[in-house]
Amino acid sequence: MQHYPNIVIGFGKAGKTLAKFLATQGQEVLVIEQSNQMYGGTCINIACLPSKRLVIAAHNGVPFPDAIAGKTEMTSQLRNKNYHMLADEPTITILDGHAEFIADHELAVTTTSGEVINVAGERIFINTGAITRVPAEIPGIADSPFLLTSTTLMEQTELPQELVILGGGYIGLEIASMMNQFGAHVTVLDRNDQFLRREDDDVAQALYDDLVADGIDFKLGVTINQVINHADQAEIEYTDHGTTTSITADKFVVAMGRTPNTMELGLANTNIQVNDRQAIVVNEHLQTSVDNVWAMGDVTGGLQFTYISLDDFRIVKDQLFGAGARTTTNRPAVPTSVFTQTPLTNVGLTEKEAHAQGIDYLLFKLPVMAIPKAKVIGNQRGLYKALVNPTDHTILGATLYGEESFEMINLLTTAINNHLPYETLRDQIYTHPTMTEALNDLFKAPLH
Ligand SMILES: Cc1cc2nc3c(=O)[nH]c(=O)nc-3n(C[C@H](O)[C@H](O)[C@H](O)COP(=O)(O)OP(=O)(O)OC[C@H]3O[C@@H](n4cnc5c(N)ncnc54)[C@H](O)[C@@H]3O)c2cc1C
Ligand SMILES: NC(=O)c1ccc[n+]([C@@H]2O[C@H](COP(=O)([O-])OP(=O)(O)OC[C@H]3O[C@@H](n4cnc5c(N)ncnc54)[C@H](O)[C@@H]3O)[C@@H](O)[C@H]2O)c1
Repeated sequence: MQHYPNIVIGFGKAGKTLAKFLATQGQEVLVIEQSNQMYGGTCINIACLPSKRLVIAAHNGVPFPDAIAGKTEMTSQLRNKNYHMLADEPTITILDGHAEFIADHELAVTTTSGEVINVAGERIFINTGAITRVPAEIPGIADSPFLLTSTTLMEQTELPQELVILGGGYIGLEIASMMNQFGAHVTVLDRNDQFLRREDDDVAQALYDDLVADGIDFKLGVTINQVINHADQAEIEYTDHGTTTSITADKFVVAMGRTPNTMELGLANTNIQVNDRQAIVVNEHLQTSVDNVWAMGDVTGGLQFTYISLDDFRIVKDQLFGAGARTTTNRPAVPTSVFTQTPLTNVGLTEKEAHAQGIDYLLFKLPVMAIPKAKVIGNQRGLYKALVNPTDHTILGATLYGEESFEMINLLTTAINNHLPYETLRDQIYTHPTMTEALNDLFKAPLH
C-alpha cells in the first residue's frame, strides 16, 4: 500500500485549492477524482458556471441548442485548465478513480479500468460534494425516462416544450426563469405554500409576480403523489389543497435539494461520523471525528455554495499553516444570489429575521424604477431594502432584487464585515450610470 502525507478525495473547490496550496509548500498530495469529466468539481462542470452561462444565453436570445453547445465548449476548456492547474505541479498526483474508506486512514480506489488501488494517507481531506436528491419515496420518479436533474438538463439538445420543475428553491427558480426565456412553458411545483418563505413578503411577492408575468406557472403548497410515465410524456399527479389533479410534461426536473455525497464513501468502515442527513459531522475547524481527517464543502451539510467551500479551504489552511483562528463560527457575512433573470440577492438580516430575533432596525427602501441605470438596461423590476442598526448606524442586512444585484451585494458585504456606517455608502462618489450609485438614494432617509 502506497502512503501519502496528504490525500484529497474529490476535485472540488476546497480540495483543488488546498491541493494547489500544499504543493506550493512543497508537500506531496494525492488527489482522487472519480470522473475525468469532473476535474475542477461541480461548480465549473455542472453547476454555477454552466448554469449562469445558460441564464445569460437565454437572456440574449441564443437558441437553446446553440446555448448548450457554447456551454459545453466552455466547461471543457475550464476542465482542462483545472486539470493542468494540479497535474502540472510536480508534487501532485491525480488518481482517476472512486475512493472508499477501508479504515480510518486507508482507502480503496477503484480506477476507471476496474483496478483497485489501496492507499494510505497521514492527512485526508474529504471534498466529495453533494448530489441531487431524487425522492425514491414518490412512485414513478426515480425510473422515469422523462426525469432530468440540473446536470442532465444542461446536456439536452432539444428544448422541452412543456417543462415541469419539482421544487422552487435555488435550482428550481434559476432553471424556471432560464427555460422560460428559452421558450419552454414552465410549471413549478413546491410543497411550501409560501413562495421563498425565508424572504421578506414584499420581496418574495415582487419576484413571484414578475415570474408569473413572464408566463411561469406555480403550484404552491402541493403534495406530489406520483409520476405516471406514458409513452411520450410524464403525468405528474399532485394534491393541491385537498384536490388531486395532474399535469403533463415532456420532461420534469427534480430540484428538491442536494444531499451530501457520503453514500458510497465506505464511512461505515471508519470512525468518521455521519448525521441523519448523510452529512459528515465536523467541528468548527472542519475536523471529523477521526484525527487528521477533515471534510470541506457541501459534504459537511452546511450552506451549499462554492464560496463556502473556498472558505472551508481557508479554515483548514489556517490550522495547518496559521494560527488556527479561522472557524465556521467566525465566518464573515455570507451573501447569496438567486440568478433569476432579475436576480435576487441578500446579505445579513432580512426584516423577517430581525423581527424573529427581536432586533430593532432602521429600514431603508428604494424601488429599482427610480434608478437611471435600470432604465438604460431596460429592466426596471425590483426593489432594494437595507436594515441599519439605529444606534451605531452599521448595516445589519440588505436585500437587493434588481439587475446586477449579484455584483452590488459585494460592496454591502464589505460594509457589513468592516462595520461601516450606512452614511459611508450614502455619501460615496460612484461611477455613473450604475446600479450601485443607487446607494446614494437608498440611504437618504429611513422609512422608520
Ligand atoms: C445547478 C447548480 C447551480 C449552482 N449554482 C451555484 C452558484 O451560482 N453559486 C454558488 O456559489 N454555488 C452554486 N451551486 C452550488 C455549488 O455548485 C456547490 O456548493 C459547490 O460546487 C460544492 O463544491 P464542493 O467543494 O463541496 O465539491 P464539488 O465541487 O461538488 O466536488 C466534489 C467532487 O468529488 C468527486 N467525488 C465524489 N465522490 C467521490 C469519491 N468517492 N471518490 C472520488 N471522487 C469523488 C466528484 O466527482 C466531484 O468532482 C450550484 C449547484 C448546482 C447543482
Ligand atoms: N445561485 C446559487 O448560489 C445557487 C444556485 C443553485 C443551487 N445552489 C445551491 O444548491 C442547493 C440545492 O438547490 P435546490 O434548489 O435543489 O435546493 P433548495 O433547498 O434551494 O430548494 C429545494 C426546494 O424543493 C422543495 N421541495 C423539497 N421536497 C419537496 C417535495 N417533496 N415536494 C415539493 N417540493 C419539495 C422545497 O420546498 C424547496 O423549495 C441550494 O440550497 C444552494 O445552496 C446555489
